[in-house]
Amino acid sequence: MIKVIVAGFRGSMGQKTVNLVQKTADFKLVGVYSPEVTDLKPQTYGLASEVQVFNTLKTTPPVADVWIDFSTPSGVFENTKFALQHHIKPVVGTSGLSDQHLNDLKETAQAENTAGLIVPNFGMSAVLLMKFAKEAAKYFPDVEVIEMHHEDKLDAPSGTAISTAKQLSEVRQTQAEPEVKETLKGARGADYNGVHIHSVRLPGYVAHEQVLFGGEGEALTIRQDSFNRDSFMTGVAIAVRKVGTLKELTVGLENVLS
Ligand SMILES: NC(=O)C1=CN([C@@H]2O[C@H](COP(=O)(O)OP(=O)(O)OC[C@H]3O[C@@H](n4cnc5c(N)ncnc54)[C@H](OP(=O)(O)O)[C@@H]3O)[C@@H](O)[C@H]2O)C=CC1
Ligand SMILES: O=C(O)C1=N[C@H](C(=O)O)C[C@H](O)C1
Repeated sequence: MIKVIVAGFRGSMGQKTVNLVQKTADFKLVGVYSPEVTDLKPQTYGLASEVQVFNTLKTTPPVADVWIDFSTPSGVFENTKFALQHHIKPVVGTSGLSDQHLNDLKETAQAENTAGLIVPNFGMSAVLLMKFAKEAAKYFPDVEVIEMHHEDKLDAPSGTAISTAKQLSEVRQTQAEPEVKETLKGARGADYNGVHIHSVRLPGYVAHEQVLFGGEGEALTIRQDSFNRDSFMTGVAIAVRKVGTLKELTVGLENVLS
């Protein structure tokens, strides 16, 4: 039995994750965390009486194997650190961790001898998009990313877009860009190591990304679409089952796919 805590349990992804844990025979929900809740009775949230509801990190969490985090960009760093310090393996879906945060967490993971998995995107389509885009960038170094999300998304660009740009810049040869005068600030989007990222926020959208490559007289577009949040749950279940096989804090679902 894998004992699980869900952080951000009342959110869109948190609720899906609680359902997943409850209906999976070898997973057991032992705790849920949100600093926003004031009522700590599990029954209030339709949870079994043995599930510990907590709203502060100044507490001892229930004994658990895995901490699944779908919280907020402002809370994820402290949450992940807390999990590692209590030897609970984090499986982090929340976006917004900076490179500096990531390095700090890797050091904590090493010091606490506790592994974990940071997953920019649990969707198989997104994992494959990043893999294919990385391959294409060897041949098409001119590339831009457009990510499109629901209007409630708190951060921009998306974690997936940053992860895509990071992987592209590992393989592509940097292109010299002409100096462009932006007549409207932001027209060329964000810039991650020369990869421009454009963020769209609209009602009706869930999570989508396009990687556009341009070459001499030709173009290649790779696109993925997450039409609903259930699409992420297969990846979450895999991560929870496989995080125990990791030796360190690792980034990317591809590292636990066989
Ligand atoms: N990796 C992936 O595949 C995916 C990642 N995500 C990411 O997951 C995160 C959550 O997304 P989503 O569920 O849509 O967001 P929501 O806003 O629906 O949910 C976030 C929840 O976190 C709670 N919360 C606020 N602060 C904290 C904190 N410090 N610790 C724990 N919980 C907290 C909120 O409580 P309250 O409601 O009371 O304010 C809220 O219920 C985002 O960063 C998003 O980008 C989303 C989809 C897929
Ligand atoms: O906020 C979301 O919805 C999503 N966030 C993640 C991100 O920032 O990339 C993953 C997915 O795109 C959905």
